Amino acid sequence: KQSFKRPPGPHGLPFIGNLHQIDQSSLHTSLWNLSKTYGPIVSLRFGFNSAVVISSASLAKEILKTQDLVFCGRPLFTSPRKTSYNGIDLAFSPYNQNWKDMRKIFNLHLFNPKRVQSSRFIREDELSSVIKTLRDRALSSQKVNLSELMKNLMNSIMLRVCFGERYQDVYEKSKVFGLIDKVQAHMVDLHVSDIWPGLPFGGLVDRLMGKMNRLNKCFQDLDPFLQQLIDEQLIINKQKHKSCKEYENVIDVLLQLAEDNLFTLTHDHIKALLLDILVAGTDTTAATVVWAMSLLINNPKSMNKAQEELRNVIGIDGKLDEDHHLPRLTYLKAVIKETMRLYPPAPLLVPRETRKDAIVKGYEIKQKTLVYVNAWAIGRDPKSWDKAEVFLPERFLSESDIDFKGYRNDFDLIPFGAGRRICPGMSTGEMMVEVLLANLLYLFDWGEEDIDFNTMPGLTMHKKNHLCLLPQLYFEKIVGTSKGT
Ligand code: HEM
Repeated sequence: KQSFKRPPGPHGLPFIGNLHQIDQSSLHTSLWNLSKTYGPIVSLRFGFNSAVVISSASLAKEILKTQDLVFCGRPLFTSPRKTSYNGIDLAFSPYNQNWKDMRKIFNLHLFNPKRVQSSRFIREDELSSVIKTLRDRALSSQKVNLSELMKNLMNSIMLRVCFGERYQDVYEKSKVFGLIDKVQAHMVDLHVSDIWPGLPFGGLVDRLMGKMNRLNKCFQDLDPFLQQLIDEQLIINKQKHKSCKEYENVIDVLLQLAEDNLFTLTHDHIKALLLDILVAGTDTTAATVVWAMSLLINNPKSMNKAQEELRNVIGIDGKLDEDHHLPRLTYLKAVIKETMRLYPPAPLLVPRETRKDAIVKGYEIKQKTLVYVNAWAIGRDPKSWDKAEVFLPERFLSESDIDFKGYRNDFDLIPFGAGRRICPGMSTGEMMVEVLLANLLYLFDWGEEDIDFNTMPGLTMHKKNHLCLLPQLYFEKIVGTSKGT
């Protein structure tokens, strides 16, 4: 039998492997630096776990397309195991029938184009109250914390999409937001028993460190909260007339699917899917808007071009219309692509796990190896990009066939991943970023500011220091807000 070598990588120490050589506070840049020494495929050990890091477009294609079937597993560590109800959700499910069902439910029933369109009134309503806040701040010459504002806006939109009109009260809403934040923090918190699986007393150490307690406490807050929402919806559905044509929220759709018995869909499945949407669909979008605004403030010429385009397309004293205006905002779309090239909100995508042994570039990768595809490194690779470190949306005006999908030959831009596990919220996320940015740029001018680009570790890569800016009214009257909203 032919023998293959492991991919190159730094020598590790017994027991801890390469943990001491990795900066956990900026994992993507730390792994990027290693790829500069060892090449586009690097082998590492995190405790007892083998890992590989992929840092070139051609190898990303090999992993996410050619050998996708081997690389489309997900590791299931202690915390996500708990919050995904034992991997029966979509994001953390192993590649199996459950994953296929959840994916179908997500694409066909929850986020199909018709449903995304029908939730437009929610986006417009929530946006109008943000615009009002911005307008008030502009009139009183006060800065606004855009990082917080965008995060709360996305949370509010997704909460209404998932649960309907139940969370209008500011205090109740902030309690739910706090809960989502906690779940997100847990999802990236590794336990001793994850790093050294099989180690005697690993679980005990986690208990002594209080990790299990904190995780269980979070789950005990979360589970009854989600269950109560399901129970309430069941009561509402009983009272509702079948032919009632009002907007159906996510719980509603999922309960109907469960009743139809087409899929195995227990209440735990429903709770796990709801969490996926709230966790995966809010922060990523908000973070992209904040990075885009930061880059535009730093590049006033691009800011002017984007605003000019918007004000030409929408006209004076108008209002953004998703259907009519978005397809015509070519420069804005280029700005968003360029933002995601330089600041992908999930710089290492979501880690994969090999389902079988594989050979990549002549190297052997064993089954159950953790796989990190470094979208950050690929987005800044001089082999893929001219002037890779420069913010230049114009590059996408001439190369408009490079899209986010990573389907074609271009795996140079993969902020949504690729292959079977590609983000199922891609078009929703893309559209939301466009709508939010378009409103910020069309209605307001933004003062100059010194912007830092430090990143914060976490499930989503946020700007470490909040983006605080001074909005200035561009139009004297803001349609929609000045008319009494
Ligand atoms: C700018 C916005 C977004 C970005 C950058 C983003 C990015 C990603 C990435 C990189 C992955 C992993 C893909 C892979 O493994 O190849 C992913 C998965 C996922 N995303 Fe998104 N996402 C965004 C918005 C959304 C939205 C709006 C939703 C929900 C409505 C969503 C739901 C999910 C789910 C459920 C998965 C797991 C899919 C699976 O494992 O099969 N995302 N996303």
